[in-house]
Amino acid sequence: MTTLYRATFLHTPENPFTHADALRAESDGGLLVEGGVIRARGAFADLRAAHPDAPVTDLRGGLLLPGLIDTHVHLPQVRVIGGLGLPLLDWLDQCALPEEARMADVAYARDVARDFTRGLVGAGTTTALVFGSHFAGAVDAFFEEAAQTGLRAVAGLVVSDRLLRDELHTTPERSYAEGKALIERWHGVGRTLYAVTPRFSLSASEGILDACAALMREHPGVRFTSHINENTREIEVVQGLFPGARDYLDTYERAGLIGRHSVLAHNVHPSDRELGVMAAAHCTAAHCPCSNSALGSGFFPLRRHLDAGVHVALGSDVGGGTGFSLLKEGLQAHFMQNLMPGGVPLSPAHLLYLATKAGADALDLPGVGAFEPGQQFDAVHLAPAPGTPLDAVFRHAASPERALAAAFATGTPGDVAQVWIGGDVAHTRA
Ligand SMILES: O=c1[nH]c(=O)c2nc[nH]c2[nH]1
Ligand SMILES: [Zn+2]
Repeated sequence: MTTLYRATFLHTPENPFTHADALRAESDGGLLVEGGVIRARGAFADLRAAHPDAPVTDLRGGLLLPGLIDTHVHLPQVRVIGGLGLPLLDWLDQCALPEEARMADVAYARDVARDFTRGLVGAGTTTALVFGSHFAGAVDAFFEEAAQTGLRAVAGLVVSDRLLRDELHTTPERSYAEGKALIERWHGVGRTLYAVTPRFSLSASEGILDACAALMREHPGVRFTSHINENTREIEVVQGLFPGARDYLDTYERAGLIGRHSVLAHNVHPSDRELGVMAAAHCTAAHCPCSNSALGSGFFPLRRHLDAGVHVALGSDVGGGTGFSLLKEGLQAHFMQNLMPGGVPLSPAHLLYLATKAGADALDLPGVGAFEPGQQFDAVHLAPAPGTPLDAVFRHAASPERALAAAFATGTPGDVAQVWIGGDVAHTRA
């Protein structure tokens, strides 16, 4: 089936941190989509002339953006969003881990997976790197829910064998066996990919990190994700647990877990050595500015990441973060860079890139992240309700770029009118 979408659209097929004019916009644009794939892109009038018989979906009056890509978000934490005012380790003990223990009940986990997936897609997120659950049944339930919704999910079993709660602990042998079975069931099936996911080195022994590395070696193409350098107290504890490690990154590096398919969340307090290794390995730092603010973790040193050549993308980190909206994450990133000494001024192009193409590159998914011919039609239509301030800005904006800036400044999931994944409608505002 072929459809010609008519819209004001923006995308960042190039990286604005390294390319001038990376933001591409069409005020009255056309995207010709066939079988879920973008076949042609340009001015609407040109595409209409070339394809006079294609049915037109008219999306004028809003903004059409590539589907947003969240590179760090926790499945079991949707119902504990809002535990404000605690530092990381206290927040884990008091807010996150008690709820994560409830995921042992598969019926409960299925309900949570529904809340979670709806929250993501309703915010315009079409691809997510998801920290799953410590329970394999809950991870299955999530993959099933993602397959129903159409979400592009990269996710895995979260594994730990110390310092959390007994119910959340496993063993290297069991984590390997359960991970292998999940990979065989889900990796590369439909739109899902598997991510090997030790929670963080604080809760993962060398034995369990070795089991993770075995899964990575035996299943080329699975992704890797974990946390790093989020909180100063956490870093001290990790140093004590790995006395032979050069730094936090080395706890993963020594196990053979750092490479092109590794995404490390936070990295608020990195050393220069760690940044150099991350850049050389082409791995990604998932920057989660709302979480860093809510948990008081610190200011993300974006300038140092960019100078070192480390790839950076955005994550919501629900539920340490405050919601699923990557528009809000973009705004918070902008605020924090504005406020910190030596921060990087972030333009609307940077924010859009961080929320879309940067995530696609992090996850090595060349088929998504922008509106290039040959890419999947993953898209979010922002169309604020008439009478809202964002609607007023959209109607009077001097350029698509100004409208985009306002979408980041004041847009919410309530402004997401429709979401497509692979050409299929995945969400329509009620
Ligand atoms: O922000 C975070 N959320 C978590 O759930 C978590 N677990 C380990 N480290 C973490 N950081
Ligand atoms: Zn996290």
